[in-house]
Amino acid sequence: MPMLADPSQKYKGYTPVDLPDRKWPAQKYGKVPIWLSTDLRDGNQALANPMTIEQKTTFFRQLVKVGVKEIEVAYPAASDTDFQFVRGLIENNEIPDDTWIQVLTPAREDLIRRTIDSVAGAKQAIIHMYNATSPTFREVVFRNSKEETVELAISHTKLVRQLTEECTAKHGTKFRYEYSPETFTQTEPNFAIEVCEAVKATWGKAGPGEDRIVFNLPATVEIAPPNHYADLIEYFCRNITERDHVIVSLHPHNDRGCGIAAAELGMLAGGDRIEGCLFGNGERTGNVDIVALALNLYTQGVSPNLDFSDIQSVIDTVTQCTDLPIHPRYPWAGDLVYTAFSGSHQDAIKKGFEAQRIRHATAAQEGTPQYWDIPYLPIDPADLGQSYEAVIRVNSQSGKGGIAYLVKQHLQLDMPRKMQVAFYQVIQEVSDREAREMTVEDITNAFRSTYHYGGSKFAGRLSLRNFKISHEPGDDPNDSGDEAPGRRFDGTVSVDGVYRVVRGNGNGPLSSLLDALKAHLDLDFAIRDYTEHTVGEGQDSKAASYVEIVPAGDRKSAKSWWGVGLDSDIAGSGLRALISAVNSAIGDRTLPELKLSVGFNAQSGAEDVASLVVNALGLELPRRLQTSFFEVVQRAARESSGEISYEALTNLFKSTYRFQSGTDAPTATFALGPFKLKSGEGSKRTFVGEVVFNGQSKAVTGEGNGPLSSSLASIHSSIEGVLTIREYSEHSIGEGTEVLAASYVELLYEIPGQKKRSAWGIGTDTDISASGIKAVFNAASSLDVVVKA
Ligand SMILES: CC(=O)SCCNC(=O)CCNC(=O)[C@H](O)C(C)(C)COP(=O)(O)OP(=O)(O)OC[C@H]1O[C@@H](n2cnc3c(N)ncnc32)[C@H](O)[C@@H]1OP(=O)(O)O
Ligand SMILES: CC(C)C(=O)C(=O)O
Repeated sequence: MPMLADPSQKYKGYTPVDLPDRKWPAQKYGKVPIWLSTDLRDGNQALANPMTIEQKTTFFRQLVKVGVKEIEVAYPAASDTDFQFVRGLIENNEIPDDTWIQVLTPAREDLIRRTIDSVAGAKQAIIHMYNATSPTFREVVFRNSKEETVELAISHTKLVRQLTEECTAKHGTKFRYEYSPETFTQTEPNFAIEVCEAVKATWGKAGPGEDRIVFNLPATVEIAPPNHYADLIEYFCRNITERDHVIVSLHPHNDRGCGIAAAELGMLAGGDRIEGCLFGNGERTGNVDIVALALNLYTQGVSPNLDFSDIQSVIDTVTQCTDLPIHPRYPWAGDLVYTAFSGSHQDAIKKGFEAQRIRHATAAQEGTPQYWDIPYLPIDPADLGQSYEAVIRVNSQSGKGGIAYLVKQHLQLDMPRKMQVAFYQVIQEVSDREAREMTVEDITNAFRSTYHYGGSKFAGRLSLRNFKISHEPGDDPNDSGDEAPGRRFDGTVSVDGVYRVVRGNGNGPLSSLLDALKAHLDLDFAIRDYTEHTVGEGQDSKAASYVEIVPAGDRKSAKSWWGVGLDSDIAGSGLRALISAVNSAIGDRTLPELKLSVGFNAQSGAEDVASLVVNALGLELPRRLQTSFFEVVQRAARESSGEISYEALTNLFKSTYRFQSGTDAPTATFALGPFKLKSGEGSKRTFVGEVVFNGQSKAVTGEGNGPLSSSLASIHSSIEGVLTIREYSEHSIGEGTEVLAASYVELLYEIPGQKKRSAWGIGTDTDISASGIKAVFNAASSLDVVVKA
């Protein structure tokens, strides 16, 4: 049958309470109730497959762990399982001393007897008896008058009193009594009070404190808005006698979806205790949810005296024991409740975290509270043992802020705003095209491949091998160079797998690299934006740089490319960021090849020759050595009418520097025999070894501030004049276990009465000291050193 046009002909509305001077709306929210979990009774009785003893035991332990002190553990007369479960709790000493178990029974003698038998021997227990009191139940279910309804409650309360006293006498169990006028919210308010007064009088033992009788006032079925429940509770609290001998317990169900509101308003109206279930299990739409109530209090700055620090373990226990899932949107516990997909939410959350970090730092300094105030996140997920992982998830509804948040969380990179916009378009395009959520991995991988960031897997066509930034002396001859305005970039860039030695000048490192790229690779860009920040702290901190480039001469270009770089050195991070941006800009554009023609008026320079050496031999020559070798090449080219092949050039290099990778130089004046380096104080070293002087082996020793100076000192006693180290540099060749050290030494030879001379030596070895020492001997061999007779 379809819905009715006039439902008033079918459904009667509730009868409001006549309470014009109601006080509850003006009360302050924040009173912490006594919590009674009825998961193992009201929750359990509503399950298709009620819990087994094992499941109930697991659940009971979880409730104890959370800190619930009153637990309705069973309806023991219902089944042997429930009865045995209660016995097991008692006999296995599962119940902590400060915890009360509670058991439910209807007002029937046989069932009351079995119920009390179930708890015999417990340290303490609450017997909970109920009978429905509303007109429909009186008339239809029990076919009882009001008097008979009161009499049912009185006579069975009398029985409960008698049996509990007998049990106390026999087993020492301490009892409290709870009575529920079931269907309270549909019962005439005065009649509910009349029944409870009669029960209190019959029980006869209600007193203050722990002796209070519990009157549980259930919204057995939620039939009215929560203000009605609050009115009923306030009316009851005002009119029940000896209010201080009574605990008013609230038992809201959630048929209209207002269970939480009813409980909270009921507390304002005078409630002392709340009966509910974790995540609101129970008949039909369930009992009120204790987790939500507790966390509602918590987020108002009130400790609920329940601990959900590990909410996931609570979720796991409840779902495993009840076999019911928790909806992803469920308050405080659902999978999606700490997650924002939409752009404006993510943006606000990201800004909120940034602002909060600063606010908390100030508060920490001032010793004031570090308040949580994050847009769209009413609780800190960390308080519930949750990570921030899921706070922001990205799909086609997301914006730049959320994506930037994830990049920051996972790569520690704080992109500048304009770069966020650019990267957002990358992600948006994929997300739209694939119509799916973008995982953190999708986003970080897209970031790495877009910006050629984070390892060789993501490397672009260009990558920076090594570099040196030096001051470019100005025109002023008195200028020492220290304050000079210019910088010079010297470095090796891998271009499509081929090393290119490039050099450029500019006002700073970035402009000098731009100059080098223009000169050597015909790439002409300008920098439009640059920012940087540190990543990490202390010794391990690094610099992250972000560069936006545009075509040179077009600062207003609509098209621009971003790049990112990370390095322990600030200049290095900027240069890497620039190379990253250039990689995006060049796409698959053809780049000028490495060509060589060294003849008269030829185009190739020292860098091109050096590029060839680095590609053929892996040697990244220092700049002054490049210049020096270039002169050698030019001389050789002159002799071969301006032309020199790659192979001839490689051979020329090898013969000039007697270079043979990994082994000693062949025909050397000073051949290095076996040697040892002994450590002294600080960096002091003693070189002890054998040196072959013009074919004659000799044992030598020398002391110095390091390996090179000590090896040099070892030959000084055997030669005329003085050798000094003018320049030294080194780098590695290859990777992993194959790695070699390459060293370059320029020696200066001074002999009285003669012109000073200098020469370069190169050494390679698996050991860095050995490669340096080889370079020293190699350089010495290139000089016409006079060996003493
Ligand atoms: C709102 C609530 O959640 S109340 C708690 C509800 N929980 C449960 O019912 C779970 C456990 N219940 C059971 O296992 C069974 O119902 C039992 C063992 C208690 C009783 O089983 P049965 O004797 O077969 O009776 P049945 O289940 O049909 O109960 C209905 C009878 O109990 C009476 N009854 C119902 N509630 C009460 C009560 N609170 N006090 C006294 N009698 C009651 C009914 O009037 C009816 O009596 P009738 O047979 O004379 O007409
Ligand atoms: C037994 C009573 C308290 C009950 O569960 C209810 O009314 O919902």
